[in-house]
Amino acid sequence: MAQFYRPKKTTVKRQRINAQPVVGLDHQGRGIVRHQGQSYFVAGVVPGDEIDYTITGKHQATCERIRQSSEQRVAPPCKYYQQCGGCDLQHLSVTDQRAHKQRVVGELLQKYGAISATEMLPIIAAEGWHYRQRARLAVHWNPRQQKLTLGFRAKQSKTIIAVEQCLTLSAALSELLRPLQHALAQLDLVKQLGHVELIDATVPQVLLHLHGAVTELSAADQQRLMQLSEQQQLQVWWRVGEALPSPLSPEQELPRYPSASGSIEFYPGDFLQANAALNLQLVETAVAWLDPNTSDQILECFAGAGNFSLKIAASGAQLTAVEGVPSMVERLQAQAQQRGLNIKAVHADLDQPWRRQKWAQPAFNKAFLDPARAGARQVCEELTKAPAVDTIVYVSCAPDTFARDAGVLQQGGFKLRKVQVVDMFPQTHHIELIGLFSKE
Ligand SMILES: C[S@@+](CC[C@H](N)C(=O)[O-])C[C@H]1O[C@@H](n2cnc3c(N)ncnc32)[C@H](O)[C@@H]1O
Repeated sequence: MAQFYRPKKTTVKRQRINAQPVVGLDHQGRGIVRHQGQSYFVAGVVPGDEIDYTITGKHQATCERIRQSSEQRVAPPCKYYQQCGGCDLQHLSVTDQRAHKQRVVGELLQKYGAISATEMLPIIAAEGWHYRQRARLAVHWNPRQQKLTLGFRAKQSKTIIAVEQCLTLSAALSELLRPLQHALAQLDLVKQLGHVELIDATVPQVLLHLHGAVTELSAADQQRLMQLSEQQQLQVWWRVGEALPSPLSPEQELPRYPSASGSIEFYPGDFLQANAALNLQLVETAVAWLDPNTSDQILECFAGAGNFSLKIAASGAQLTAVEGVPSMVERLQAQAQQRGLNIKAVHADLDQPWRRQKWAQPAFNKAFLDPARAGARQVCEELTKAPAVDTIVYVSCAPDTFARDAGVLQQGGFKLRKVQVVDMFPQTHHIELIGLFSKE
């Protein structure tokens, strides 16, 4: 039998350390403490706190007691804060959260690629609360107690914390939580409920993710959900697996969300930026940096349903927009046609090499990308080989993979000219940013 090398498991002796200062915050928003030359990361504490902690892993520790609070510490206003895994920075003032996010981006760029942006612009920010236009809620049905729990997962656990209000959700969505919980608990299909998505669009949208062999809703469920949608002025959709969502009523129209180029039609379940107000500024800023014009041939990667694409192509540039989810590619192409825009929407897996990909044209002179958290290493490697690309705008929701990919672009002859952080996810450690690269 083949033998494989298995690294030895290191067991860490739990050790209690008392009265130590927190000296910094890491990029995941955890406090940093130092012991015998080692750094340990502790959730829920801020620089300037003096704490007692227990070392629980190679680099992990848990806070046992805050002996003295830092001046940066604020009282988290959400009543679910201690259990809910949603917001992990509510104990830090919004001003300090923003300063921290700016610092993290600079540090990660240095750490991964020894890169410094020529210019680090001031953070783009808006409201710190009630900013989320979408949420994914976990559901659990307890048949013995006949009880449905609707809420968010607890910190580092699968347990669901029931929530009846949420301070980061838009007010319209937060107010839906209680009636929704009540209505879902009455459904025949309650056992088939996987999770629920809420989206604040033209009218609020509720998407039920079901498991099992559901092909239609029972007449009783149809009626209950119709009543919910009339009472709460919302639209209900349901889907099994990756199938296109089915509308509760055949008259239901696809929802739209406001974008920098007029409203965009989408299917509930499609990717949607979390923060409606900042999305508008994100798109305006990123497209201004790309500076598209009628003689440009632009490649856009990770295009979604066209949030940036429609704005870029409105300049008259020729745009090839690549996306991995077929229904979003169709939406994008249809909306480009309605607006008479020069967009070729393409379905492709951008983790694959571009050899023999018909859409990969040597004439592209600019590129725009907005990948998921995993980043865009393959795309960046390909862009360094693209003969005519001299300008790249990269929107990222993960500064660590952005920094890694910036290193790839730098090796390939691009220079990071400027970076701007966008505070899309206040109260959490998550960071959105825009980077502009051009050829050295
Ligand atoms: C952060 S979203 C951005 C979408 C769009 N730019 C927007 O603002 O709405 C990332 C997009 O990349 C797509 N995606 C993720 N991995 C992909 C891959 N390997 N190939 C193609 N598309 C991918 C996702 O489906 C998603 O639409």
